[in-house]
Amino acid sequence: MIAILGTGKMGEALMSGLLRAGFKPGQIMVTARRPERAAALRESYGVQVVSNVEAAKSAETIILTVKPQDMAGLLAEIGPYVPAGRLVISAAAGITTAFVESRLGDDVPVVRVMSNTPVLVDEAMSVISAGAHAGEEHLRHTEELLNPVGKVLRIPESQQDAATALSGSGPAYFFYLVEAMVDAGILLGMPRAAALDMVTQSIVGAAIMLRDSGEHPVILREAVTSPGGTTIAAIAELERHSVRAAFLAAIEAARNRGRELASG
Ligand SMILES: NC(=O)C1=CN([C@@H]2O[C@H](COP(=O)(O)OP(=O)(O)OC[C@H]3O[C@@H](n4cnc5c(N)ncnc54)[C@H](OP(=O)(O)O)[C@@H]3O)[C@@H](O)[C@H]2O)C=CC1
Ligand SMILES: O=C(O)[C@@H]1CCC=N1
Repeated sequence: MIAILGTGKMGEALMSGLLRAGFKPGQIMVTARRPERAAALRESYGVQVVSNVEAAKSAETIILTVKPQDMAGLLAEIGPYVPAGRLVISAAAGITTAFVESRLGDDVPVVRVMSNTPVLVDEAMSVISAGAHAGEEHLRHTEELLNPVGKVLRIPESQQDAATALSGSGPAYFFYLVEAMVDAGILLGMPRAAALDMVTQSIVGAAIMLRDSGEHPVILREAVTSPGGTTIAAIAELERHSVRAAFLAAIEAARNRGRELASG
């Protein structure tokens, strides 16, 4: 039995991934704070909706998907009820395994995960790190849960905040880029729907080339950039506006914000 505690956007995305991967609704428990949310999850997926304490007492694997700011409250509620040896997986930005461990017994293994919303289409990037009481079997079990919904990478926990900034938030940067490019299409007089189609197909094609060709992104970009042509005219403007520096600063800011989150 797997329990997902705090089933909002990420919790629901992970739950739907588990169902697509072959878990039966009867093997999944979820918790929610609002009764209408609980009813919607029960109706849409047929999963069991239970209290946090009930989930903590009975599930073999407990996945925590509340916001970082709600983690201390949730752990205070379930801490006394999580039996020794049960695996707790924390999916919250910024929250360290030490933070979770200090609120559970010494014999509760904790794995930290940072995934992202493409879990909804089985294309997530999930990075995982073991806490002090978690070992190979717990990492392997976490990988088994996450492999069906995308790619999984083990990283040192010291890199988790950086990974959160890169791949956890990553999809948002690409959606933002698409918005900006569609606006550019509008500026050039293109109908919005056509501009969105062109940009979406370009980003999908570029992403698949990047993933499947094994080529470095610089090589792929150079192949598009003809001497004296259109692409270099655009890139000259991007450089003039320090877009690369803006990405470096933005992702560093996201990393720093992640570090602040555990303290509320
Ligand atoms: N969104 C994303 O792209 C990503 C998010 N994350 C991480 O996932 C976590 C969840 O984010 P997200 O799904 O966006 O946030 P949501 O607010 O959508 O989900 C959190 C859910 O937890 C519920 N909740 C809060 N406290 C409790 C409680 N004590 N008992 C039961 N339910 C509770 C909230 O209820 P209510 O609806 O009443 O507020 C909400 O539905 C965060 O820690 C975030 O850092 C990680 C990677 C990507
Ligand atoms: O914005 C956030 O805090 C969460 C963590 C990673 C993606 N979304």
